[in-house]
Amino acid sequence: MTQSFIHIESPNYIRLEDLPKPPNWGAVFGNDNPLALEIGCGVGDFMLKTALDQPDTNFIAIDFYNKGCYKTCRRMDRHEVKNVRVLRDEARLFVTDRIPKGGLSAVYINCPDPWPKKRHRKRRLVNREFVEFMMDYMRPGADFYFATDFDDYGIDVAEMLPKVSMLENQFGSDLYRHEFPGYHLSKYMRKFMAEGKKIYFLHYKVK
Ligand SMILES: C[S@@+](CC[C@H](N)C(=O)[O-])C[C@H]1O[C@@H](n2cnc3c(N)ncnc32)[C@H](O)[C@@H]1O
Repeated sequence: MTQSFIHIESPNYIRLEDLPKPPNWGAVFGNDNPLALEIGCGVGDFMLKTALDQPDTNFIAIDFYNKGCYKTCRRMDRHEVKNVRVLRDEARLFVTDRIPKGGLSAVYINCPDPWPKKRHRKRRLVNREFVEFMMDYMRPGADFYFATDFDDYGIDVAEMLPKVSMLENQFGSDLYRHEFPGYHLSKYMRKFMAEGKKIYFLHYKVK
C-alpha cells in the first residue's frame, strides 16, 4: 500500500531543504531560549502539552512520518503555539547535521518503534551507542526522557542507561517507574494503557 504524501503548509513546519547546516536556532525561534528535541513526535499530542507547559523553551519535534508531521503542525497551528518547530527527518541524521554540539537542554523519546522480533532488535533507535552519540549534543544538566510500553525495550534501556557514565538517574535507585506525575501521556502511551499495559518511564540528567 502506498501512502499519499501530504503537503505541509504551516508556519511551524520547516522543510529540511530550507534549513542551513548547521542552523541558527536562535534566528529560527527569534530568541535564545533553551533548545529541546522530541524524537518521533507521532501526532504531536505530547509535544503540544509539553510546549504549552514550558513557553520559555524552544522545542524541535521530528518524525520521519509525513502524516505525523502534518498532524503535529495542525495541532500547533490550532493552538497558536509559538515555541515548536516540526521537521521531517531521521533522528540520527537530523542530530548530526542540525544540532550544535552541547546544544540541547532536553531530549524526549516516547514509545519508539519496539521492533519486537528478536532478529529486528538491532533496528531499535535507543541503545547504548545512540545514547552515547546523543551525549555530545546535550549540555550539562540536560534531561533525557525515555518511555515505552514494551517490557523488553523498557528493561533493556533501563539496564543500559546506568552504564553511561555521563548520565545520572533522576529516579534514585529505581531503574524505571510506571508512573511519572507531571510527564504528559502521548497517544501511544494512552493506547497501551487502555490495553492494560504498563509504561516504563526513565528520566536521567547529563552530569
Ligand atoms: C510508535 S510511534 C510513537 C509516536 C509518539 N511518540 C507517541 O508516543 O504517541 C513511533 C514514531 O517514531 C517515529 N520514528 C521512529 N524511528 C524514527 C527515527 N529514527 N527518526 C525519526 N522518527 C522516527 C515513527 O515514524 C513514529 O511516528
